[in-house]
Amino acid sequence: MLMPILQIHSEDMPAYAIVCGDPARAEKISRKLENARELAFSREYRTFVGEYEGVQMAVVSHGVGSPGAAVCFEELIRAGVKTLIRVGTAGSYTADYPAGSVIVSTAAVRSDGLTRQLVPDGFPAVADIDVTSALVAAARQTDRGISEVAKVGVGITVTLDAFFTGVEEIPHRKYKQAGALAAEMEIAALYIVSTLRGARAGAIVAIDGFADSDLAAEYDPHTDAVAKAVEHEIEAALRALAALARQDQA
Ligand SMILES: O=P(O)(O)O[C@H]1O[C@H](CO)[C@@H](O)[C@H]1O
Ligand SMILES: O=c1cc[nH]c(=O)[nH]1
Repeated sequence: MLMPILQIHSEDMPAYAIVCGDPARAEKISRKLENARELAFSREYRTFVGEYEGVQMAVVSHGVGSPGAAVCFEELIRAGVKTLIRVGTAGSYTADYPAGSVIVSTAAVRSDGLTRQLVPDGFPAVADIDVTSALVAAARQTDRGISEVAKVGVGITVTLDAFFTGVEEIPHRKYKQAGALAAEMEIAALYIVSTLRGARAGAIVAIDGFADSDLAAEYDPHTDAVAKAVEHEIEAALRALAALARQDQA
């Protein structure tokens, strides 16, 4: 069956997928797969399939923001994907995790508009526990080339719609005070869509600065520290998916 927006056929889709915002990051991840091939590049959605440690998996970009990303997650799950890991970037709320760190998201604050149109207020956006455990274990391993400089945090992230500030205050302060570790723009959508459609999901983000700084002046995700953290999270996600597939087969 053809998925009308991603332009992929369900017959080509494996059960495991890595998703990320940037089509260029999807291409970078696909280079780590064996027998990688591109299935489609439709709108912001670029889809590759290949193998990692013998496990068939897809790598798909979902663009920036929850509404567009949710379309991607919905079609991937409809096409047969059962386990999804987001490999993203985020701004930190704490000096404990500066640029170059990585954070595994255990749950996401639903400070977005999309999920309000799917589930009631108060319904939690939570990661799957097995996916999260596999991600944490893989991210903490520092052998086999994974960067030893990245600090690995585990905790709650915030999903926002706004990136640059307007005249309203973006609600960073209260979520930071409540203990959230970082903010980004799609994890809540991933967790809610996965819960609704019976798939399991997790997420890991590379920290590229502070979420509550003046992003119009300071945002720079193109530093060496961020590149190393992205490399770290990609390796962790690939290993976690392969480990989950082995657990599923056992
Ligand atoms: O690097 P990605 O995966 O796109 O994630 C983050 O970066 C984008 C903002 O620049 C948003 O999509 C945000 O969630
Ligand atoms: O949404 C995002 C993504 C990266 N960095 C941020 O500060 N915010």
